[in-house]
Amino acid sequence: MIVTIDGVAASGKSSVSSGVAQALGVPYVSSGLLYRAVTLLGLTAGADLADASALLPLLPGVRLEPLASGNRVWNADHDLTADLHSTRVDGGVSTVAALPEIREWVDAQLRALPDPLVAEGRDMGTNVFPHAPHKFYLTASPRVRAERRAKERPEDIPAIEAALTERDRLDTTQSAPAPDARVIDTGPLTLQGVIDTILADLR
Ligand SMILES: Nc1ncnc2c1ncn2[C@@H]1O[C@H](COP(=O)(O)OP(=O)(O)OP(=O)(O)O)[C@@H](O)[C@H]1O
Ligand SMILES: Nc1ccn([C@H]2C[C@H](O)[C@@H](COP(=O)(O)O)O2)c(=O)n1
Repeated sequence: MIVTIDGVAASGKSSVSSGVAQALGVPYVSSGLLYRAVTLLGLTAGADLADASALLPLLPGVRLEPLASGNRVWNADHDLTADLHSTRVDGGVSTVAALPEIREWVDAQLRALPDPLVAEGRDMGTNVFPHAPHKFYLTASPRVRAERRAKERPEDIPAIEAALTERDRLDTTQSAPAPDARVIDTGPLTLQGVIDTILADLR
């Protein structure tokens, strides 16, 4: 069984997916981490982030480890995970995610994972796992998302809100909810409340 949890930036996708996956006793996979890993490797190599032919040669050693407690991304034996949520990576990742060749590479990594799993991202329900029987889409206003993220980042709330709104705009193409997804406004809910809503729906 595959459960897809898509949504806008910082809507709670990875926290909610981790909670749902742990309750179900299955792994979860955070597809955004793969786009972030490509971006980090591109930035480190000084590559043009809009040029797929400069990025693809950097990827043969990249591997996603879908642990239930939290995903890790490796480049050969180097753990990239701690460096994937920087403001610098946030600023470049939408450029990388717009490249069809990189999207194909990410999709292939995800489809190679064994069922069952919870998959989160932008296009899990529409493109990567369109036949998944359970699909959810998380939203919240930019202000609510910025207030949550401000607890994890040094920037102030207006700066985070502006960056999130810009990333929503750049990611619009691949971020539409699947027609058969249940849309959940997480604004009025606690994290556990969102997890419980999804688990109740699955039951
Ligand atoms: N319903 C909620 N109530 C309060 N805080 C929440 C809720 N959902 C998520 N959070 C918090 O919001 C922050 C962002 O959540 P998370 O990183 O899971 O979002 P995301 O959609 O995976 O982000 P990104 O798109 O950047 O990968 C975290 O600090 C998380 O604990
Ligand atoms: N399925 C996906 C997952 C992610 N992206 C892009 C869009 C985001 O800006 C970026 C980082 O994702 P996040 O960590 O915010 O979930 O990766 C995508 O295009 N498709």
